[in-house]
Amino acid sequence: MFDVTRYAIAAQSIIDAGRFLYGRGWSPATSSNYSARIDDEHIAVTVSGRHKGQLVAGDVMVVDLAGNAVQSNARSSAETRLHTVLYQAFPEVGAVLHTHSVKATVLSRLLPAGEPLKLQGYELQKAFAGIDTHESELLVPVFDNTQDIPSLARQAGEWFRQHPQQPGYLIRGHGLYTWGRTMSDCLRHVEAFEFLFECELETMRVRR
Ligand SMILES: CSC[C@@H](O)[C@@H](O)C(=O)COP(=O)(O)O
Ligand SMILES: [Zn+2]
Repeated sequence: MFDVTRYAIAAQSIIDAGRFLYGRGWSPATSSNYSARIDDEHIAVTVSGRHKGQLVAGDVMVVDLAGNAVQSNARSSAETRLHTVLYQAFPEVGAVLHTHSVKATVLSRLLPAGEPLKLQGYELQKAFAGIDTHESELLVPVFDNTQDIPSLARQAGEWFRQHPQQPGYLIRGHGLYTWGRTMSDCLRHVEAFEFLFECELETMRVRR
């Protein structure tokens, strides 16, 4: 079983994240899903289909790392497996956020298939945990959008086991997944990605 106090803290961090991300326009309507680690075996995750700007305690539930609901009859996010695969692969991950911003959606549709987006030379790369120079290369793979979530989870799990320092990925025409040690790290990563995506789109516009 899980510790109720730890669950309450995790759930509140998810509710607060929803208000922030919805407010920035990065999680419109019922899009997006969020999670926070409770312990080695459990995470708190959003219930499927809930409005992320209006989350309340009943919109967050507990699942184990196999994605099974724990002490709840609710249906967890349809993309729960995309969260659990990261907690399984990386014991230090404490929070995972999936967002649906306009910039992530548009940029992911413009990028060529088969190669990750390479971000290099941006000072803001240092907003990512463990990156201390703009010269480092931030690689953001773009996976095709599919309703086959177990397959997407496998692809993401394999890619990130080979690239453990990279902090996020795009799903084409869909959105961003990113993670961090804490919810605060994870929110900073979303914000940094959004800035970098805007820079990339602006660069494409100027070069046209
Ligand atoms: C509003 S459509 C978005 C969904 O298809 C999905 O991609 C999503 O982000 C939210 O799904 P959910 O099951 O509520 O976690
Ligand atoms: Zn989504």
